[in-house]
Amino acid sequence: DTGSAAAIPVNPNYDIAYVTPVSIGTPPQTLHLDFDTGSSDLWVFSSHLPASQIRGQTIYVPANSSTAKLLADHTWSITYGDGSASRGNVYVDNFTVGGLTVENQAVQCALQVSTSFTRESNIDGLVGLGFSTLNTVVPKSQLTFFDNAKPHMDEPVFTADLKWKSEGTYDFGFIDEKKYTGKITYVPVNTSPGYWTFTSSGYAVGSGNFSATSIVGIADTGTSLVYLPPSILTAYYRQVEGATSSRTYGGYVFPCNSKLPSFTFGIGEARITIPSSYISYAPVTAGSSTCFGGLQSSSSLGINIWGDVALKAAFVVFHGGNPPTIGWAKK
Ligand SMILES: CC[C@H](C)[C@H](NC(=O)C[C@H](O)[C@H](CC1CCCCC1)NC(=O)CCNC(=O)[C@H](Cc1ccccc1)NC(=O)N1CCC(N)CC1)C(=O)NCc1cnc(C)nc1N
Repeated sequence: DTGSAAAIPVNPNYDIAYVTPVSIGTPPQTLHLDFDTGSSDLWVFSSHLPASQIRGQTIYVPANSSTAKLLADHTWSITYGDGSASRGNVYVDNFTVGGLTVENQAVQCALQVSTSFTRESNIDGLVGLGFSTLNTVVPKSQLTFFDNAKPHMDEPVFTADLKWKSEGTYDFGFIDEKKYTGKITYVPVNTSPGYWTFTSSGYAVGSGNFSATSIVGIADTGTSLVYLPPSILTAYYRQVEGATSSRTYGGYVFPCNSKLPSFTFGIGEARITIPSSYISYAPVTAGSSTCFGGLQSSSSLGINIWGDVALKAAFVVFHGGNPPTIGWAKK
């Protein structure tokens, strides 16, 4: 089997996240979920939520699905890097993404979501595509959509073709040669942290020379920006007129009309270049002439994160073989 579905930016001006339409249950209920390789819970806004916590999101109503079954006495509770959180109970139901169906997929129903989720009316929940070891369901952890679908897939892969301010795609079970140029460079993945953790071979700022240095980080579709070691940030923002690290805004900011260099990172011998337009991320507040950078420091995170700002510069293959690997190509 294979599947293909759109990755739609939730905000027309800045790519803070992408959502993908999915169908759950019988008759199918369509929700728009944030596919997140940085976590492994599939959870949705549901009819169990208090009305005060729903603001425009579409909810999943298990009672309206003839194929929904409560997973008795199972609960979940998750906290994300940005402090957002949710918790609830668990059903199993039919789950379809772009024509690819998994029966008896664990669908975690929210009974409580934090305010940042309530505020984001275009995200109806998340589909975790990290390793199932990160799943938070107790007493028995549940498998991700990818782990459940893998045995039925033509190939045990999914690919991310995210785009700057436009609609991209997530493909499941096949690699679409039309979506990239040149060749795909695969590197090993360390699965023990539960994320898609790999080592980049170095970086270059603009047209500067390449600095060969191992950067261990995660490929995370659920994170908006790129978070790298402070030394790399200093090297980058040194080239940006008026750039400063702002305590007020919690990161590097610069005058929106400043000229920004591109940023290149290494995947083995291959090179992926993030255009400067992706790095001038967004005004710090609507209409401000001060912009927030798409490259930020990972010093407070304890982990380097290749988020959407990097991923949308490439065609990325999440290969769930034995052992898993991750492939990057230009496009
Ligand atoms: C089982 C837990 C699971 C693995 C969890 N995984 C993650 O946190 C990574 C995961 O990819 C999550 C997935 C997000 C969560 C919020 C909703 C959208 C998806 N990524 C992050 O938390 C990275 C930081 N957040 C972000 O990058 C959010 C994403 C977002 C997008 C749209 C709307 C709301 C939020 N972006 C912003 O806040 N933005 C606003 C500011 C703007 N300048 C950039 C965009 C984890 O590591 N949690 C451990 C953890 C807990 N507590 C903390 C404090 N840190 C932690 N790392």
